[in-house]
Amino acid sequence: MDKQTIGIVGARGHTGAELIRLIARHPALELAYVSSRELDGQRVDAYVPEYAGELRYSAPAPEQLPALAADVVVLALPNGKAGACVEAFDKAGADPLIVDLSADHRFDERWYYGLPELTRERWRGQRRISNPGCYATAIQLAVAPLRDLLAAPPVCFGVSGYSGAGTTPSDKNDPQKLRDNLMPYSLTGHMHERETSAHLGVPVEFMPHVAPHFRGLTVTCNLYLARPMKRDEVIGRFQHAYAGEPLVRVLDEAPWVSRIAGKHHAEIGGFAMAADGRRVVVVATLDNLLKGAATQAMQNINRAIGQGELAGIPAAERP
Ligand SMILES: NC(=O)C1=CN([C@@H]2O[C@H](COP(=O)(O)OP(=O)(O)OC[C@H]3O[C@@H](n4cnc5c(N)ncnc54)[C@H](OP(=O)(O)O)[C@@H]3O)[C@@H](O)[C@H]2O)C=CC1
Ligand SMILES: CC(=O)N[C@@H](CCC(=O)OP(=O)(O)O)C(=O)O
Repeated sequence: MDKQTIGIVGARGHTGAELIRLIARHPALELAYVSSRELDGQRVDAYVPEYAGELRYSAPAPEQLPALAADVVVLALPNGKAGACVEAFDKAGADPLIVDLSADHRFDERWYYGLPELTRERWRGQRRISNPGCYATAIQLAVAPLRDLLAAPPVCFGVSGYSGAGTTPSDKNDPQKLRDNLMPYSLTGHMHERETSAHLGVPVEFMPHVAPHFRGLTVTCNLYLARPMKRDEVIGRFQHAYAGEPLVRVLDEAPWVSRIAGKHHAEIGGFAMAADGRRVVVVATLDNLLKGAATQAMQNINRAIGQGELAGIPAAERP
């Protein structure tokens, strides 16, 4: 069977590079184009050694994208930039499968919000898929199994590696400023607070920080419970919710971010109970560039092109 073609718009970035790596090993997809204004004309294999081919980066304007005729288009652009590309496809009457990694369509009900372990059954063949935020993925996975038992908003403390802040230089991805440091930011009103609240259907409070490591994030979620629970019952809920989910691992102990870097799954554990059984602390980790972005996009794409959800996601890099 012929492979389907895929274009990545914004392929110089961290998430774009991870997608190139995944597609290079994918049995049913091949790269049609990868865009970057900065790397225009340069060979892809010079930046992503896992890719073995002749393709070079190009820099099409949004209006030129439809003519490139890829079956699948991933938008890996900064927030606020997806709209012009989507408009160009609409205007040209082209209808590729579009996956937007940015936050631009996470509140648009016409788009499928693709967090497979929680929203799989809501996919009705939509050709437009909004990929969740990285922290938002971890928080939703950590809270969802207890959602109906919450007595108060979950309070979530997040720490991300600085690749989460993208490649545009800022304090949040400056290794000098991050050295020996933990940098709090957006302590109220972060986009992922709104995103998790909207998709979980309960208000979530979220306090993000960025740390000196490159990749991987931790969210530590404090959950007040409407009735006292035993730890075994709490763990049982998580094991039941994620039974048969190859990309979510439920652990007894709290997971460590250093062990999740470069892996495609999320780990959830800790389950520290307060003495009265009315409060539990759940810790989730994932690689922000993989389960928090590229791997999740690949799960969503695979499903939409009729492949198994894990096609192209290397078995050696998951549990
Ligand atoms: N990093 C992460 O952990 C996660 C990121 N995301 C989201 O995914 C998207 C991509 O993130 P990430 O890869 O980290 O971002 P980067 O900052 O690393 O890359 C952004 C890409 O967009 C291009 N770009 C930048 N500015 C513009 C512009 N004004 N117009 C057109 N292209 C532009 C850049 O290439 P060039 O300038 O060469 O054209 C680059 O390829 C973002 O929306 C981000 O919020 C989602 C989950 C996790
Ligand atoms: C460390 C850091 O800065 N992380 C990013 C999250 C990356 C992400 O998932 O971003 P989008 O929701 O924009 O897709 C942030 O807090 O904005």
